[in-house]
Amino acid sequence: MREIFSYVKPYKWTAIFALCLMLVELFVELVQPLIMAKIIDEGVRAQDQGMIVQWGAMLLVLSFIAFMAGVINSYFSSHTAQSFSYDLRNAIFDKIQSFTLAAYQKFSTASLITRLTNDVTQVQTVLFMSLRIMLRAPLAVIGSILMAFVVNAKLALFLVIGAPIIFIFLVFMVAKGVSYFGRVQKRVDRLNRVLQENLQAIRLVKAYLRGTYEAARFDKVASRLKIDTVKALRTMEYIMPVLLFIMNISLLAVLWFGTKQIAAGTTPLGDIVAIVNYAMRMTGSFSMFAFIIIFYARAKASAERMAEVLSMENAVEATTLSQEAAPPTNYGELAFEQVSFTYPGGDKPVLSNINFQVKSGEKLAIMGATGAGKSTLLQLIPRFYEVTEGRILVEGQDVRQWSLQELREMIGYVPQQSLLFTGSIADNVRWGDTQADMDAVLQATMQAQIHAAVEDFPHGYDTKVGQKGVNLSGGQKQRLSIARALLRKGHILMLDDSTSALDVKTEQALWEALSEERATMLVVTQKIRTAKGADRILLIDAGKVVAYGTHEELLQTSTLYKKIAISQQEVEE
Ligand SMILES: Nc1ncnc2c1ncn2[C@@H]1O[C@H](COP(=O)(O)OP(=O)(O)OP(=O)(O)O)[C@@H](O)[C@H]1O
Repeated sequence: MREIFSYVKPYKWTAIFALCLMLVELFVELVQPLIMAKIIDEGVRAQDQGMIVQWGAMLLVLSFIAFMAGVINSYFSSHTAQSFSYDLRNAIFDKIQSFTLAAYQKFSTASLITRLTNDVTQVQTVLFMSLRIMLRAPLAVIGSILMAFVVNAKLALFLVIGAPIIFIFLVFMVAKGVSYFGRVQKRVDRLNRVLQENLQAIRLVKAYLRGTYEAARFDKVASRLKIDTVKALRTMEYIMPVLLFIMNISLLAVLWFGTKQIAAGTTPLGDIVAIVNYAMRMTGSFSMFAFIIIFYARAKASAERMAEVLSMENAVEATTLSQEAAPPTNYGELAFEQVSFTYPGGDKPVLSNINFQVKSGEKLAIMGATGAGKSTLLQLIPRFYEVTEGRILVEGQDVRQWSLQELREMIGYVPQQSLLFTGSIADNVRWGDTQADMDAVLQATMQAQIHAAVEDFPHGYDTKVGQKGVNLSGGQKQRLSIARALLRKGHILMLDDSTSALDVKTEQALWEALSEERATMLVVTQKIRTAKGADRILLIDAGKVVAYGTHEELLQTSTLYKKIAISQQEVEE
């Protein structure tokens, strides 16, 4: 909680100002009973009307001051709370951007979304309440006790007897609340996950007529969320009656002994009225406290979840060596030396002893059965994951010696699944290089063989791409992703099975256009026809290199490669 609240620091002066205003409100609240006591004892009982009017007016003025303080306090409290949540959200978002892929795997996407939205809101609400009313409750309790002692120490004692019991009880309830609400937030994660999966796969849901099944799945997580929330709130509901019970006993004691003191003539009636008034205020503050504790417990659980994200170790950044970078020797040159890799938490290597070299401007085709480790191999180059053994050299230097920024700027990457963002087509291509002008965008789209198709859209490059590019075909999305990577003008271009949805003619035109590229190319493919056009082919099977060479060499040396070629009717049997 403390780590999260450190984000209030930049707004400490507005927060302090809000708190001061709250103290003004509290002060007025606490002196009111004193004035009332005075009016009763010196005005009503002495039948002094002038005195009643004079002190009554004083009460009115004080109430107005308290009202104004409340209004201004509200303004500063909400400014502080909103600014705090804005900064906190940005900090969490930035942290998530710097995550390694291994770190992403630790949290689900839905959970990260909940943490960035719902959890931040929980803490923001509590901050607002703290500045507005939360601190007021305990201060009002302490103030009421002090004032009660000023009025009549003997009777005031009855108000403090229950305090230690109340304190222990509240600490216990907060601990319980944090654990219950932590569970509730996890349920919110699950609900978001089911919803996210459903919306992403909405076509599949319709095609498989799984609407009812999905509705039942959603209903299950929604009802679990309901059950856990009700359970948490029900537990919290005990707070109020217990507090009221203890306070009412104290109040009864005050009345009982107070009446005796009045009868004995040792205490004026005004004192009793004032103390009863303070006791009522304490009760009111405790009720407010009970309400606040529910929010506090929930916010504490949320703060812990956010702190988990903010304190996530970033393995890749940490191992970046600070040593002086050696000058690059060869544009886009790449080498794998004895590289092995096991996924974090995995028990066996996904890649073992991989060795190959790609010279400047060469094209390497990577082939292998599904699950062989092709995508994993590509992902090691920009250091999405760290090699477990061996090293990868880019332009003669270990990837761990490049700064992450330099390394990633050198790479154009087209992932297996084409992803587009909401915005125009031009925006999507320019995502590869936000500084690029329209000429560069056109050059990239022409090379990626998508220019003509874009021109055919009614709004051309300004056509809005729907959510995740739903209004584009699979092949169009793939070519836009390629254009985006080309615009980056990286030294190394990595295409992970990115032409699978293209027809033969378009694909041929694409490879021809790409042959003019200066970049070194790594192309994951299942097609012998594509591999044939590469300078070398790397055939991997279960994470090991089983063949490496040109198409002709592999036909001679690798039976597996030959089998694939025959199955694709690229060579005579
Ligand atoms: N994030 C991950 N965590 C753990 N294991 C993974 C992860 N991603 C992939 N794997 C495993 O690593 C192996 C290689 O996966 P990879 O995606 O590299 O294969 P691929 O050759 O690209 O397959 P495909 O052609 O089907 O895309 C598979 O056994 C897969 O289950």
